[in-house]
Amino acid sequence: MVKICCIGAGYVGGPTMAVIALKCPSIEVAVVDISVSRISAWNSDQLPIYEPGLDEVVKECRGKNLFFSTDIEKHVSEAHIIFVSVNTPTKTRGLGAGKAADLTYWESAARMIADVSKSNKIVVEKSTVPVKTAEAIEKILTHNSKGIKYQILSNPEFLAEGTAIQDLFKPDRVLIGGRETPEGQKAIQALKDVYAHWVPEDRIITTNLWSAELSKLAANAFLAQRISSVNAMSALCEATGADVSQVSHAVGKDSRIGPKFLNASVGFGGSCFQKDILNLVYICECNGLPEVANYWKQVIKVNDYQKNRFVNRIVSSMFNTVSGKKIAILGFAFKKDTGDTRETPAIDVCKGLLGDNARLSIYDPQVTEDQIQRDLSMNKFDWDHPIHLQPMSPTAVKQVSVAWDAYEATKDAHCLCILTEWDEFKTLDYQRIFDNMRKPAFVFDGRNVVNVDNLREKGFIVYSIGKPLDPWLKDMPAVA
Ligand SMILES: NC(=O)C1=CN([C@@H]2O[C@H](COP(=O)(O)OP(=O)(O)OC[C@H]3O[C@@H](n4cnc5c(N)ncnc54)[C@H](O)[C@@H]3O)[C@@H](O)[C@H]2O)C=CC1
Ligand SMILES: O=C(O)[C@H]1O[C@H](OP(=O)(O)OP(=O)(O)OC[C@H]2O[C@@H](n3ccc(=O)[nH]c3=O)[C@H](O)[C@@H]2O)[C@H](O)[C@@H](O)[C@@H]1O
Repeated sequence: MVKICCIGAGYVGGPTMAVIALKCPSIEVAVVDISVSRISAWNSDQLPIYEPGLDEVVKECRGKNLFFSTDIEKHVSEAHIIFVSVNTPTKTRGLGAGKAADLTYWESAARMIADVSKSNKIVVEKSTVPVKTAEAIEKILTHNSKGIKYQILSNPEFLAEGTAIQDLFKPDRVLIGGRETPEGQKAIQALKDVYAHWVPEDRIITTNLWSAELSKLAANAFLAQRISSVNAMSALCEATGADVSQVSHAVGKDSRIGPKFLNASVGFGGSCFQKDILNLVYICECNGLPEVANYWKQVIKVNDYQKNRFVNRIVSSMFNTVSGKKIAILGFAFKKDTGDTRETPAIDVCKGLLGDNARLSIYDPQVTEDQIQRDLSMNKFDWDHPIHLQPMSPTAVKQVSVAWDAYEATKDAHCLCILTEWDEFKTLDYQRIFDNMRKPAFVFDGRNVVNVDNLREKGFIVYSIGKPLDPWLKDMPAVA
């Protein structure tokens, strides 16, 4: 029986391995992690991550050919194929701080593989890593090899949170990079055989190692660039009276551009776009390509601009101060259908409002109070380290309270801000909300989910990203 072990039971390792186990009953899959609490949760009824469809897949396979364990050494030593799906956060200190990927967790995983292995292994990079990481990993493994042979493959993951199971069931493509030697090609074939259980052959692309590593960074950079492009347009729409949804629709109709990923927003979030672009920027700089580095840096600058612009809109519309005012925040996760808050634009918006002394009442259907308090008190990039290395009990931010529903959050509030596009925010009883809010009552929609005309009829003053401005806002400065 082929045995697979995945090091790292996070948002990628957990769902990816669960789907491999489901689709390949003849393969035994073990997912291991240093975090005891995470593994316990994977073995319980309350999985550590919220992802539509994941519960069913895990329930189907757990205990049969899918196992979650902290016994890393046992499973690594027994496996034929080892996926490494550990954190690769942005470095916070030393060379490349603020940009380069921190490969501490990757390196320790590689050293552990070298320590415990007793047979030949295929080691698969699942984490997103800088180009040429495979070379470094190869060196660690071969210098400690005791005669054991390792083949390194790059098999980056393209799933998006909230749709992970569907993305894994029907991937646009599976990318496998390996050495162009006979042994490298044999390893590629072994991994291809795993995916071939459910992925059509023409969707499995094979390349050399460096192309695979770079393609992952490139794909995320292109996706984020689309959002920054449409967000840059949203500012121009507000200045000119154009409507960004109409512009996106018209632009996206061009089959060369396509309609997806053109929704203007308060900014993109998530654990990867910013981290991976910073990483790309660093690699360009290291390779003597400052113009290329600056080009990609701009994608992040526009994203920061968009978040600042949103905060400034709120403050300037509300008589230039939100000090002491109750502001309802609807949605804290970085997108709908996930409880993940890593790099969510809500953190920057909330911190911006807290900086002006606002009182925040936050509601998100999937994010806990503890998580919100952590996020608002943690330092930049601390969030992307294994849980046990994150600050234990951050001091609660006093001006922040967490509400059980949107109605409680908005009661007596001066304004409400929509920061995540949860479906339930489309169908709230906005009349009831209006009646219970302070007047004038403002809505700042950072996700374009509300019907602007409808809300204006009810008496709200409404700002929606990239939409023609409410007369109230027209003469107010909104420059970041
Ligand atoms: N979250 C996402 O949607 C996607 C993430 N990625 C990439 O996948 C990688 C993992 O991301 P996530 O799953 O989101 O991270 P995560 O933080 O959810 O999971 C990583 C896990 O690795 C564990 N870990 C760290 N060092 C370890 C070690 N030496 N031994 C055993 N376990 C160890 C941590 O305890 C943690 O549970 C990153 O490189 C990320 O860029 C790629 C595609 C999508
Ligand atoms: O490497 C990764 O981690 C993953 O990053 C993204 O996936 P994810 O971050 O989970 O979610 P997305 O759907 O890409 O959304 C990212 C952010 O962009 C925002 N967004 C997305 C689309 C859009 O049109 N407008 C917009 O503002 C979302 O609200 C969210 O904050 C990519 O879509 C995945 O392919 C990739 O594997």
